[in-house]
Amino acid sequence: MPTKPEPTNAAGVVSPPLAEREVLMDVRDLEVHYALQGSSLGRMFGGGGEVVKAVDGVSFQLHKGEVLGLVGESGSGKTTLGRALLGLVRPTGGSIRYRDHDLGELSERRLRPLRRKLQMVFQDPSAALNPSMDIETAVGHPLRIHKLADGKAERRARVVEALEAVGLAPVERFLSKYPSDLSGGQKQRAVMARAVILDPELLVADEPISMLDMSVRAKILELMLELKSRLDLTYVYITHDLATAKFFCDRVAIMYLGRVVEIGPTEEIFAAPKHPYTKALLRAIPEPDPSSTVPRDLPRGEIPDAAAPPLGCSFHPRCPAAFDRCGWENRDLRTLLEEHWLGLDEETYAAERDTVGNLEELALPGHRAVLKPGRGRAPEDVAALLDRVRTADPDEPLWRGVRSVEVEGDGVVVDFHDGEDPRLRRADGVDVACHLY
Ligand SMILES: Nc1ncnc2c1ncn2[C@@H]1O[C@H](COP(=O)(O)OP(=O)(O)OP(=O)(O)O)[C@@H](O)[C@H]1O
Repeated sequence: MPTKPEPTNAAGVVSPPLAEREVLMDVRDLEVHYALQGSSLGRMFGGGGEVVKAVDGVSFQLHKGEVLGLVGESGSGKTTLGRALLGLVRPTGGSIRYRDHDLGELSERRLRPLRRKLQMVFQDPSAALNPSMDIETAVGHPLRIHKLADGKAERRARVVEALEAVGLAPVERFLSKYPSDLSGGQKQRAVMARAVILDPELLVADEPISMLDMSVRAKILELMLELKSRLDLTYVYITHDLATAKFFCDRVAIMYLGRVVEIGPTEEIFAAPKHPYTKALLRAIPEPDPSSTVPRDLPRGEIPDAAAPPLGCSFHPRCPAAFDRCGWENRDLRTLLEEHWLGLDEETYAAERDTVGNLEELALPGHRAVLKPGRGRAPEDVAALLDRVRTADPDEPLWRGVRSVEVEGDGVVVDFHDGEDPRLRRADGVDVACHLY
């Protein structure tokens, strides 16, 4: 990646530090929850459907001229948050203030004129451009929609200006071309031209380079930085890829299951990541040097189901540093037993599996697991099995969350410490949501 230039404004003057710049957007306790109708879990509780908390209690300020990265695995809520910032998705809670407007409160009619100031660049430039529109029509289309150009000549002049700004030159060659005549990088430039032709203030770029050839990725990011200083833009850059975020962003917000778990200046986050999830993501950045021995593992396990997130800290089931307060629960014990059984030979597995009865009872959230013995087995056998599992891997973080294991009546009760949901707190120049800080 090339070196990032010093941030300058349209006049080429070095920009003041972030904290001193004007606040463009103020996001407070933002929630975007989707109700899923008719799910099996919902029916089990006899109520409506499940709720997916795509964005859940997110707060931050976006300063004019900054590049804020939203980084996280698939399903962490980056796109939903980005779309909410543009008024494309309605919040179900909290607020998004853009200048004097609360985007969540505005009617569709009053949102429309603001939308030209808030633009999105999508991942796939081929899907973003209508294959039957030539580039002049496509790039000029927003001017028609917002009735912003006086006649064809003015529209053409603005299209020419936008194409020049994104480096599609000589412009005359591109005006009559169709998307299929352009390379991936050229298409993304045309998409950028269509976004900037409306003179926006904020661009939300959702993985803008991930579908492009490696060879043009850096060039598109450089173009975006150039446009930013020339046109006084502010960016929200959505990506899975921390390597480009490091180059491109002033600040980075790390998202996990709808929450921001760490946010701060890019240098701080990369030099001294705090949240165990951020640490794991950074370790997973591919090393350019193939002989490097830096571990590249992502956190163990998969990102959990957003419709039934873990109790306490959502990251606790995958966290190597989790301890008693992090929210250990019945479902974690079930996962642990299943993982333990994966490592056994068939005979030992069969014997151990028969020791415990129905594991389905551990499927629901809760801090008190009751394990019943299988047919012909006693509760003491279950307790002995749990003891063996613990001895086999005493460092497994789940055990830090267990308050007691007791034989009670005809079963074994595993009692977990109550968990707490960590909120963002200031720690050494960043904000982090983790009980370690
Ligand atoms: N319209 C919708 N209805 C129901 N659930 C949704 C909807 N849109 C998103 N979700 C859910 O919200 C969560 C967050 O999705 P989102 O696309 O914002 O994540 P993301 O981090 O952008 O993922 P990706 O990197 O894969 O695009 C996911 O669990 C997703 O399935």
